[in-house]
Amino acid sequence: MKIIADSAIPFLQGVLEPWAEVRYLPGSEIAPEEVRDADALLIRTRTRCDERLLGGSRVRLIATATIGFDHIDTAWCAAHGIRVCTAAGCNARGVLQWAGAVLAHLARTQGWQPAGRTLGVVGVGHVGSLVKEYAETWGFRVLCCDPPREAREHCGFLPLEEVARQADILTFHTPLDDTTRRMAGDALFARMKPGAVILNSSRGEVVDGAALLRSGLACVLDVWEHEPAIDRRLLARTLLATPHIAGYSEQGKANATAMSVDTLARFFGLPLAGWYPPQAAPSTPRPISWQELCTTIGGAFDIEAQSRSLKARPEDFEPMRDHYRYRREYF
Ligand SMILES: O=C(O)[C@H](O)[C@H](O)COP(=O)(O)O
Repeated sequence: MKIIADSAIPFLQGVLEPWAEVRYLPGSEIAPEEVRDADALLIRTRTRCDERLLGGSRVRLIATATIGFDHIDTAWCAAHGIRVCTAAGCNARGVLQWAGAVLAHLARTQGWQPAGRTLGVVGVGHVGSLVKEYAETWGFRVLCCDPPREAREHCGFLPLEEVARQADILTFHTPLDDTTRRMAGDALFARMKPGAVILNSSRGEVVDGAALLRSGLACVLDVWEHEPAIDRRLLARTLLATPHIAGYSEQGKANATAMSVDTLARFFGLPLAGWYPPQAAPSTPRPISWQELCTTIGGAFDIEAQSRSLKARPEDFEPMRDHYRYRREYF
């Protein structure tokens, strides 16, 4: 069996080798000629999986060590018998930590307390649910929007326009698909309070960057249209900017690798089910008060320093991701 794996997936080297020939390549360099005789791909967001890459190959399984899957043409894969598995929820606590760092920064620099703020959460899956849960304990009034969940579960979520209208802070946690691409554009921004802040840690294409610039709204961005070639005018306008590292916690990465290995193990019958990287301790979730968050988050994740680095060297967007020191999850 031959597996092509992204060389930037941590904790993976040596794990699959007893059962497979594993070839490691940078994600953006995984090419049709490498893939042709592979049985499985273990990838990240940097490998576009479509007919161009996969056509004529013998690939039967793609495991992506990410929660997002917009880099995979899932319809083409389904039509050609290729199973696609994601690492759903793997880095939700890492993104929660990013959101906590942003909220603590905004509270300090804008001089407010959560009790007086309405937080709109768009997309209430693994990440949005956690953000909602913690933000409520921190004292925010939280309004949620998730049309697919609302249709299924009737959980009292509101339409996007209504959440946007009431929000002081609007944070996006949706997957990128045809229903969410550019869901935040001119019409939505026009409904928002002039002092509202947009947070995006989902996918850059969920927010229309040109419309965001036109709106004059403040924003904090982790994800960008056309990464890594990000819009410098938008970058200059952000209150904080990070290079798509919101989910880059040590545990998030370990979870992603473990889930991908588990996927391969189950599919090919390898005795690796339940494996977890021995170098990484799984996170031990706990509640954290707003006061504790505000006094500890800077030591765990200096988002302001990260933002200064990106603003100073936007051309290093991808190297900053490649050499990122994964943060520890502590709540
Ligand atoms: O989809 C995800 O899981 C996140 O966007 C993740 O942070 C992307 O990770 P990468 O492809 O850089 O490993």
